[in-house]
Amino acid sequence: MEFDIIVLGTGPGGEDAAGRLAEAGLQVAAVEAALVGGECPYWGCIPSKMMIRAADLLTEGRRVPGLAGDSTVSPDWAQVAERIRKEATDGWNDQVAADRLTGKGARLVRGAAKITGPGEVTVDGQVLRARRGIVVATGSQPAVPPIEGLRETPYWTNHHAIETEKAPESLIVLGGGAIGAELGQVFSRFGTAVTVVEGTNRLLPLEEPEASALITEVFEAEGIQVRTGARARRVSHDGSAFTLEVEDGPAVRAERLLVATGRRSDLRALGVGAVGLDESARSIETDGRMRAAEGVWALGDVTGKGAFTHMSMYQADIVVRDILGEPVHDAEYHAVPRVTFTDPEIGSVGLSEAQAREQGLEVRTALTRIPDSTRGWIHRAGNEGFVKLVAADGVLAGATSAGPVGGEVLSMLTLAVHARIPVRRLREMIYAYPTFHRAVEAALKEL
Ligand SMILES: Cc1cc2nc3c(=O)[nH]c(=O)nc-3n(C[C@H](O)[C@H](O)[C@H](O)COP(=O)(O)OP(=O)(O)OC[C@H]3O[C@@H](n4cnc5c(N)ncnc54)[C@H](O)[C@@H]3O)c2cc1C
Ligand SMILES: NC(=O)c1ccc[n+]([C@@H]2O[C@H](COP(=O)([O-])OP(=O)(O)OC[C@H]3O[C@@H](n4cnc5c(N)ncnc54)[C@H](O)[C@@H]3O)[C@@H](O)[C@H]2O)c1
Repeated sequence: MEFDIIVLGTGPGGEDAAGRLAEAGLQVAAVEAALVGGECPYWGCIPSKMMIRAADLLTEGRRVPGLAGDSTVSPDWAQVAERIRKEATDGWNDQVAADRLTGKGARLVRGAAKITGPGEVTVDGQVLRARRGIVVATGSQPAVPPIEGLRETPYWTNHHAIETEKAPESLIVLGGGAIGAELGQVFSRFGTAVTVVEGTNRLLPLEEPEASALITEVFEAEGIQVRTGARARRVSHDGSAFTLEVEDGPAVRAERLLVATGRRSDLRALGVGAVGLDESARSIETDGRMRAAEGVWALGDVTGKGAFTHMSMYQADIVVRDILGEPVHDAEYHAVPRVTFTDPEIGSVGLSEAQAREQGLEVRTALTRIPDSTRGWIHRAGNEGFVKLVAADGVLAGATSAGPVGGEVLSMLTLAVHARIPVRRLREMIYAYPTFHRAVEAALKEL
């Protein structure tokens, strides 16, 4: 059981790295404790975006009156559940992905891996040795807060929410971040009475305050109860429903409780101390080539640089090139794009205004509302959104694009922040009429 490289975890980045390294002729072992493909295809991005596609279709249908005639929309969760089971996850069976990986020449080892020394990994008592090194790509798990009573209840994590065959009658969503906002809106659009309980004073607290205000307004208009600044005190389950007691406010009762309060990586269980890394840290520190220690690389959620599939794939590419000795650019994080697929979508890149000011930058900002743009006015129903630009030193340091296709409009802003294109040069560009992205031009003019 000796290999050139051992990859721990086969999420999007680990699977990609293991496959490419094996195809390049290295002897590779890929260790996986659950399903090859990781969180994204089975319990994350893909099935959740199928749910969102379905929920958005319902809402578009409901927007017909006044614009195109009459409509009656009858939600049927069974169709969503079936699509997730059949098209996305194969009934949570990873045989196709496992065959794809082994077909590239990697050896798949099933089980939970622990690093037990430099170049040494133990899986269920079996010792694997790596001549060149170890790639840690073990992702993250839901972080369940220490709220009294919670652990004794049958609460949901994203796994249960994605696997459910039925939209519940009522749902408490604990945590108003990306998962809570996306899944809360989905279930609400399928008829579930949803209450989102967020500990900080706004939804999507990592985004611009204008994005939080927009999503709160939309959620409340759709009938979602939003409780912010809400500190959960105790949770109980009486056999049929959950009760969440909240400080400074009435308790919330619902059939289901989804815990969406962030993610964590258990570095102690992974044994990273055996290669000299801090087991009490929240994430693994790396250099620009994703090297964490001699003969150790890390990528994906476990690096704490943004829990996104695109980050995991981006870092995997650097790891593969570094191991193969190919030319490679050091990882950069000044233009990390992220999209929360609520309706409206919240896309953002780089620094928020507050982050830019914290860094001591001399900041200028501008904001254009989508309903005030020509395309937004034409669109009418479901046209909420805005483009906000954060400029410093003559370039964009960050931007937010919220709107019907906010995530797509984000692409040009990501390019601008990534390539540090001067604002003056962006002003010289031609913007197609009447697109949503013309709101970027209006905001640039205001800047
Ligand atoms: C509901 C939801 C929606 C999301 N939507 C999006 C989205 O729209 N866009 C986006 O970019 N990101 C999204 N994400 C985040 C995305 O899924 C993750 O960032 C991505 O999957 C991380 O990839 P990774 O390679 O770090 O590892 P993961 O996908 O977390 O996979 C890690 C793998 O390692 C395995 N593993 C862990 N420990 C061990 C061990 N000791 N031994 C062996 N194997 C181990 C696990 O079983 C797992 O299969 C979403 C996440 C969730 C939960
Ligand atoms: N579209 C996407 O790209 C997408 C979608 C879903 C998830 N993700 C990734 O998955 C990660 C995890 O998602 P998430 O929503 O669990 O985490 P998150 O960090 O985005 O949000 C967690 C939220 O829970 C709140 N919270 C924490 N403890 C709480 C408590 N005790 N009571 C009430 N609120 C509490 C936090 O203030 C925060 O707003 C995200 O950070 C994101 O990187 C990405």
